[in-house]
Amino acid sequence: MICIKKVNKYYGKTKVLKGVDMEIRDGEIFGIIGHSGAGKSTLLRCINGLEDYKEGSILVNNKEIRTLNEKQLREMRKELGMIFQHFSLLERKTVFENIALPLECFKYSKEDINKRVLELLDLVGIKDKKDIKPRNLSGGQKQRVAIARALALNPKVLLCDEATSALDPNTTKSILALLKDINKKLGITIVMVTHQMEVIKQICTKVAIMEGGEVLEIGETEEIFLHNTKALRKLIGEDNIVLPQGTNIKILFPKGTSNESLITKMARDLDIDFSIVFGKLEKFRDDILGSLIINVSNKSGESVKRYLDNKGIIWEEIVND
Ligand SMILES: Nc1ncnc2c1ncn2[C@@H]1O[C@H](COP(=O)(O)OP(=O)(O)OP(=O)(O)O)[C@@H](O)[C@H]1O
Repeated sequence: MICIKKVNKYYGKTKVLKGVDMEIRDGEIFGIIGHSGAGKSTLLRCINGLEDYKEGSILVNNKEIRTLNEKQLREMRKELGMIFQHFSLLERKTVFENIALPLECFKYSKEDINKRVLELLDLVGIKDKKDIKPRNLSGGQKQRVAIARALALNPKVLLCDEATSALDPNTTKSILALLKDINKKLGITIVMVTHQMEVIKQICTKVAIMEGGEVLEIGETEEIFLHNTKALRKLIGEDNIVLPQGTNIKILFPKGTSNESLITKMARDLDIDFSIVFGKLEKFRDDILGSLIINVSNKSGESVKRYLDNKGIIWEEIVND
């Protein structure tokens, strides 16, 4: 469990993390999304003690990171594997040697290293590449090596800093599938820092949206997308999607529901006109979720809300501000 409370972090006089609160539970795939400069990487680096924070608390498995000395930090980092956008592999070493590095650092025997590296190569699906140098690998294969190396010491948590940002869409998909598989097989907690919405949609069970050093919103990924929350709309630049006049009502279609005829039937039943402002279907892992924003006159607004309530439909009014 990673428990972050009221963390403030400064670079010089600039405050780059502002009262960050977050709880990441064991076994979750937790996404942290935001534009460049939001503070995502800084937060990740505070979690594994690469950066200091002066105010607030970060507990990893009940240990306050700020209070650990170098030796304790080294021990703690065994539990926190990390991968990066640009893989950070040693070019002069082979794939095998790269993966073996953390095990050598912690003085594992040759025999144990051999056994563990072969296991890891198998887990990430690059057994045939073991004697190759990184420059002869594709980006996706390099990230697989980095993942294997990060898992070498059996960490409880895998921190991923823009791990798929340098990869093409298909390779991104395959790396995300691998991470999901690792999460399932090993029960490892995964924290994904990203600016790519696809990453969040494809594998994250929870998400925190950050901006300017602050957490704007945290919740179940599905809920945040289904409700198309203000923070999410801001992030994807759909903030001004509603019409300035009348009443804008968002109708939600959670998974497994089909309300296609609902709107036209409602318009007939209530004898009102409506405009469709925005509609979308989103693919989430294995489900499709939908939402539709309609605009009706202020006069009809109340009867529409009552109608939807009576039919048990989830809706919310979107107020332009
Ligand atoms: N070592 C540093 N010294 C001074 N300022 C820094 C340092 N590292 C980051 N910053 C500043 O801290 C803020 C947060 O940066 P951070 O890298 O955490 O953001 P981010 O959300 O991860 O964005 P990106 O994806 O672009 O890295 C930015 O304004 C950045 O300029």
